[in-house]
Amino acid sequence: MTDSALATNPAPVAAAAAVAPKLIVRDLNFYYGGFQALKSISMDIPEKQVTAIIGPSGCGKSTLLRIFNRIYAIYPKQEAKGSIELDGENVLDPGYSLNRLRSKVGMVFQKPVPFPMTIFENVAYGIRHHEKLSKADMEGRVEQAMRSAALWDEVKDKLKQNALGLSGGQQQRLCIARAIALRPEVLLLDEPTSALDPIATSRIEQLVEELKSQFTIVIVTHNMQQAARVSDLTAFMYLGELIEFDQTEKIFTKPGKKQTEDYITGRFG
Ligand SMILES: Nc1ncnc2c1ncn2[C@@H]1O[C@H](COP(=O)(O)OP(=O)(O)OP(=O)(O)O)[C@@H](O)[C@H]1O
Repeated sequence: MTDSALATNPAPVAAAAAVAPKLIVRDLNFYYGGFQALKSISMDIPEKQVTAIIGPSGCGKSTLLRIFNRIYAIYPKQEAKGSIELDGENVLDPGYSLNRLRSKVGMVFQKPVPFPMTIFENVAYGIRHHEKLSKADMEGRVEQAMRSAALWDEVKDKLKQNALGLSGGQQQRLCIARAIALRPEVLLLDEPTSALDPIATSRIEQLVEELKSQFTIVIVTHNMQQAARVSDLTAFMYLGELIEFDQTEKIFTKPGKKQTEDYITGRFG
């Protein structure tokens, strides 16, 4: 099958789980200036589950993830059309405040980017931007976030040290602590382990499993084994289209589309 034939198959509106959707994406198109990077994406992302987005390089995985918290809004000439409902409100509506959206939808990037400040301040900084807490409440909140990110025991005795002295895996868990300290409802992870060694990667994967009882998680990964290990649902994208979205087990054992099968069996991408 040619590339263009692959790309013209209709994308499904997938509601693969019996769980209530947290994010409802409808007819989402995205443009980098004159280039259309996403084509009519529709999907229901279930609450408190892990949804993985996979597909070959350049298929639009990161673009899709970044729309969920409107990061593109800081760049001129980037535009999203369609809707993404979070608890019934369209977050793409210009009237939906970015501040409110960012407090509900947290994001962790590929490379851990701690701020050049203390370990404690890395987590406290974001909280301060959104809430005014007493010193004791702030300390409690920071500890809780670090515990949830499975980092507390490793850093509790060096909270005043510079975060840049932590290992890569610890830095990434610090970034996760920073995101969850704001008590978001949705957590976006953009290839969160691609800069980490296998042990740090497995720690983060275990953490994702732990966090899903509290958050709706969407993870972009180029690592299919990782998607199979950590996610409940998997979306396969190709050339800006959503080709298939279903239970992870089904995608990896009995995919419904030939191009999904070709990709997961390593025949292209
Ligand atoms: N800032 C930009 N300006 C113009 N085009 C862009 C920009 N960012 C991404 N693109 C294009 O949009 C498409 C989707 O890119 P995106 O980064 O979302 O893909 P991806 O699936 O996340 O890829 P990868 O796995 O390589 O990170 C690609 O064709 C890419 O070249």
